[in-house]
Amino acid sequence: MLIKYGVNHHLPPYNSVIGCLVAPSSILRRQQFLVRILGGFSSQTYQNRVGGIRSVAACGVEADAESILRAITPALESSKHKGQAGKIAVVGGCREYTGAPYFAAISALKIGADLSHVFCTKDAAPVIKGYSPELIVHPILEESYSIRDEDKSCVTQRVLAEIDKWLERFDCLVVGPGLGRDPFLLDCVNEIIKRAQHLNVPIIVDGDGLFLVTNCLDLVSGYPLAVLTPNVNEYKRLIDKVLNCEVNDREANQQVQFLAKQMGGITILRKGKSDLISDGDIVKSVSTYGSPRRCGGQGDILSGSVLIMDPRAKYSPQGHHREVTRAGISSPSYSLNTDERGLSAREHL
Ligand SMILES: NC(=O)C1=CN([C@@H]2O[C@H](COP(=O)(O)OP(=O)(O)OC[C@H]3O[C@@H](n4cnc5c(N)ncnc54)[C@H](OP(=O)(O)O)[C@@H]3O)[C@@H](O)[C@H]2O)[C@@H](O)CC1
Ligand SMILES: Nc1ncnc2c1ncn2[C@@H]1O[C@H](COP(=O)(O)OP(=O)(O)OP(=O)(O)O)[C@@H](O)[C@H]1O
Ligand SMILES: [Mg+2]
Repeated sequence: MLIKYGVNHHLPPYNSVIGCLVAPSSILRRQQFLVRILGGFSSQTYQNRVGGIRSVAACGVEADAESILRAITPALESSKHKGQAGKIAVVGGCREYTGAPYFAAISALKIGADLSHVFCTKDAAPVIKGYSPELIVHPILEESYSIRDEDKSCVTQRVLAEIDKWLERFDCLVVGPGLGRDPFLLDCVNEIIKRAQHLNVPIIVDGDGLFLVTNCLDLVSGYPLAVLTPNVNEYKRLIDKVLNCEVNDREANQQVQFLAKQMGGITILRKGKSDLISDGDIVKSVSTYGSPRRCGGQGDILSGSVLIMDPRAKYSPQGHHREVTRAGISSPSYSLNTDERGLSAREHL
């Protein structure tokens, strides 16, 4: 499922998710959500214009929301088989944190993915399975406390062999929600990220995945299919490590853009009162009003949502294979982003 317009706009703010919860019907809710993710859209504006929708995108850019919605929403057709609306996976979940991977995985499923997998530690798996029969849970990761030093290399091989069976099938991966910071586990995940890149699987990095990546910048730098979704702390650590300075809120847009550029043009989605998204070329912000509650798990819902909205997923709905190089997307076939006249959604802006 490919939801995006332009090259820099995969941005579902959690605020939008909250907005959906109060809408009257599931269809309206879903439509409203889609309109909002396309850029800062108030509920009232939506209600006023729902007939022939034109939405106001973030930063005052006028977007033709109806065209965009039509362009990005895959049709549900009887000819399609299970999985064609999205097969995604979350790598996360350890002894302490079982909620985070659940929130990410279930969000992707609720928004429209067909299949949602979770790769977590053995301890976390029964708990996550207990939350939902809809998730496919793989208890394959191990933490240091459960294995002897001499078994580590063999365990790593086993984990990677198990991952290899699945990785190629996924349209997108989120790495990090509730992963924890066990060094052995992070070493395994480091390898998983490398393998995902080798297969050109888009990767969202969140939570403890950002801890890993911040300490090993080469892991994602320059990979065009990487999206980092840092919260306040995670962003601070990234800025410190990459730019060797402090967060500058007065020039927040320029700083996030510079960060993305310095990391080789990956996409950064900085969460906060206003979410800022940049790929190093342009910056978009989303400040749609949502819930003032700031409970744990909201970022996990966001990363799970970004998962299925990443437009660079493995296959376009027409089944064209994506081809990506470190330098960029070499032969994108995002026909979802074009309308009948062949205009890309970006050109509508
Ligand atoms: N149910 C689950 O399983 C959940 C599991 N989760 C998982 O937990 C793991 C660690 O992720 P994380 O985000 O808790 O860790 P981190 O970035 O170190 O921040 C922690 C400290 O930062 C502070 N702080 C926070 N916001 C701030 C602000 N705006 N401005 C200033 N300070 C702020 C605040 O410090 P305090 O106020 O306590 O001093 C807070 O204690 C990760 O894997 C994640 O996925 C979560 O997803 C939640 C649901
Ligand atoms: N100060 C804020 N005001 C309004 N909305 C906010 C604020 N901070 C974050 N948000 C919203 O909450 C979403 C999640 O961001 P948050 O900073 O809570 O992530 P997180 O700390 O990673 O969450 P999690 O507890 O899941 O790890 C953001 O995308 C944004 O829409
Ligand atoms: Mg988080």
